[in-house]
Amino acid sequence: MKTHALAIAGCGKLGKIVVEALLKDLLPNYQLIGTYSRTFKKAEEIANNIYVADLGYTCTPCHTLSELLQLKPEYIVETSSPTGLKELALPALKNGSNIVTLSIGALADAEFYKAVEKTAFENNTRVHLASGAIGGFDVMGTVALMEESEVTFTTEKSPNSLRRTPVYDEALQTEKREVFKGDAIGAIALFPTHVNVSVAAALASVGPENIKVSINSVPGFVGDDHRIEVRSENIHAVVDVYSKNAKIAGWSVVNTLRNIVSPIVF
Ligand SMILES: NC(=O)C1=CN([C@@H]2O[C@H](COP(=O)(O)OP(=O)(O)OC[C@H]3O[C@@H](n4cnc5c(N)ncnc54)[C@H](O)[C@@H]3O)[C@@H](O)[C@H]2O)C=CC1
Ligand SMILES: O=C([O-])CC(=O)C(=O)O
Repeated sequence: MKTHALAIAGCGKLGKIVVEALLKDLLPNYQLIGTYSRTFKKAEEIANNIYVADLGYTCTPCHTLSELLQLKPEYIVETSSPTGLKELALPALKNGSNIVTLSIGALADAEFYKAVEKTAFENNTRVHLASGAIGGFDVMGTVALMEESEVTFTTEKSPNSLRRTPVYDEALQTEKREVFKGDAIGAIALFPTHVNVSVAAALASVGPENIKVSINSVPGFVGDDHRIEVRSENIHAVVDVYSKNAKIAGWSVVNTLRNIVSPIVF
């Protein structure tokens, strides 16, 4: 069986799910050869998990991104932040590494998107956008090709998940409120790490400046509900995903990695 050298950049909650999948033997075509995170200790912890599991190879924790790239991973799972993706994407693609990312919000920047596309093309590498906390990119892309459509993205979140964002005030604990209405560019600018999904849905369909985004704070709500609705002359499609927590996003990376090497591809 061909094995692919894998690395993780951003060793937090979701990156760790990929390690969980590796240790459960759900990614038999991959070897995790390197880890990198802003806090070195987190990269070291994951590398140590691989050492303890005695998988017959070693994983190197790295202090810098360039150290990670020197390991020449074929795939880099990027689970750091949209800023992290901006730092990593071009050097990684030039290095011959493909990227699987959840920090899709970074790609709302049209100039960055174009640079990523060009660099990937020139270096025969690819960027895979994991479905994260949503799904249905296939139907969104298909309808966008077929005919003109209108795409709305409506999210319900708990007020607590909006703490430390500019829209938060204590009244949100008791009062339901639409805290953002606009396009995906405005949404990710206001919530730089919370609405990657709105940018992902937009990129799969009508583009970040054309999708209609509404973010709503609901008192007592646990988790997130993302509802994407595509309407066109012939189609009405609804993708509605409720998730109690963000685990689904980590598992979507595992699903993407499996799909990359599968002879039968979804
Ligand atoms: N597309 C989707 O559906 C979803 C995407 N996300 C995104 O996934 C990513 C990972 O999320 P979590 O694991 O929950 O976050 P986390 O905060 O638990 O872990 C991120 C880790 O990356 C490190 N990090 C952050 N910026 C970095 C940088 N510039 N360079 C190196 N390391 C850096 C942090 O120190 C932390 O250890 C984030 O970008 C988040 O916005 C999260 C949930 C859903
Ligand atoms: O709200 C969610 O589950 C999705 C999320 O964090 C993101 O898209 O960045």
